[in-house]
Amino acid sequence: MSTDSSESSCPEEVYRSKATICVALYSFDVGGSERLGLDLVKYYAEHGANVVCCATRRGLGPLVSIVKSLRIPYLALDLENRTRFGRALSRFLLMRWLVNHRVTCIHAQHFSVYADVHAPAVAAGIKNRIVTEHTAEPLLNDRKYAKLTARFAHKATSVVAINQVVKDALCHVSGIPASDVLLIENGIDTRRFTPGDIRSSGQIRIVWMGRLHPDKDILTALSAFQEATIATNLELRLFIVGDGQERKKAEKFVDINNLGTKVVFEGELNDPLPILQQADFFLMSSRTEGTPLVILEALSCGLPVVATAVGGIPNTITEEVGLLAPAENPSALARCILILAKDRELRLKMGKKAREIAEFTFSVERMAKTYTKLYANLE
Ligand SMILES: CC(=O)N[C@H]1[C@@H](OP(=O)(O)OP(=O)(O)OC[C@H]2O[C@@H](n3ccc(=O)[nH]c3=O)[C@H](O)[C@@H]2O)O[C@H](CO)[C@@H](O)[C@@H]1O
Ligand SMILES: O=P([O-])([O-])O[C@@H]1[C@@H](O)[C@H](O)[C@@H](O)[C@H](O)[C@@H]1O
Repeated sequence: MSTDSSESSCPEEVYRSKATICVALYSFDVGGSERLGLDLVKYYAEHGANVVCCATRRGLGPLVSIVKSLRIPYLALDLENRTRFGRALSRFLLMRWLVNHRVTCIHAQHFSVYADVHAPAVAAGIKNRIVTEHTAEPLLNDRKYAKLTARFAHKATSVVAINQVVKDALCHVSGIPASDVLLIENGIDTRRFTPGDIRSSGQIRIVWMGRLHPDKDILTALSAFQEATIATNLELRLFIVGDGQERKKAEKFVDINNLGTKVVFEGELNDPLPILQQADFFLMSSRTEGTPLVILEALSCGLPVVATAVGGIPNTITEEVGLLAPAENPSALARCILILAKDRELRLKMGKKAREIAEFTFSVERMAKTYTKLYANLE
């Protein structure tokens, strides 16, 4: 197998054929692999393909509204919350559901999801079994996840990594040769995530967005923001979009440091587009990442990005479109925030380039067409 992410004509025969694609997600909660899987579902459905969607780990979450509005058959197994017997029964029901929908190709997002769908898919006679891995961290630091990946990497018919860091980790833990792992870069809806009107002056609006999970290190973002506000008279504002277990800690930090007038907690937003379109730049503080969709969405909205240099971020955020700092280093992140806050011309120059790069490299069309070729190759 070879690496292929080129733009070429779409193999429409997949859409015209009797093939039915099942995109298997981790959950219907807000998350990167879920958004990406659902963007693929939407693209295939809009291009006339037969498509169904399931989530294996959790029950129904907010993103189920997307499949409902597209009138696409869906199933949530909630395996995390079931007994051993319940899990076995759910897998049997999944096999029946795959057979009933005449699924010919299954595409799992994450190896944990592939492990859930492998046996039901084989029992349902599905020969095309694809898995995309989104993150290197559990492969390298979670022995159970690494073991599961090594076991199932040889059972899937195609293995895809979203960037080189993930690909290296996959090959390392599974022993599969690099030539057998495809690299397909993430894409987002660049026709929807477009720049807003250029704003004149006044406040500098910074947006941080993501699951409030320890990996995202919101406290480093807040400490950096606080340092930056002390060092300048500019009116900086930080908008935090997303929810999760770290929210209480973050709110406490804001209270203790009297940042209440400068930091706004937006909570989880169904549609983060308006807030991105009103921003001056984007901030990310993660300890670990794949190629985060939030960064691609920010670039697509013409925003420069200040981020930590982890995972696939340094390959995406070059000096043309943003500034990088080491992880868990609030002072270094604060210096980057100040550089962009003080220099409007630089923000505009980087923002223009950001939009160009997003359109050219990170469109959902480019990603979906590449995956479609993969499904077609296996027909
Ligand atoms: C820690 C880690 O390894 N994360 C990976 C995970 O994504 P992870 O879930 O960590 O985060 P991402 O930034 O990729 O995606 C978050 C998604 O949720 C959306 N959102 C967020 C908050 C909100 O309130 N509303 C909302 O809609 C964002 O617009 C975005 O589309 O899978 C991605 C997909 O390959 C990877 O590239 C990420 O690096
Ligand atoms: O387990 P959790 O934190 O709810 O969330 C999941 C992450 O573990 C996973 O890495 C990510 O790709 C998924 O999109 C999902 O959101």
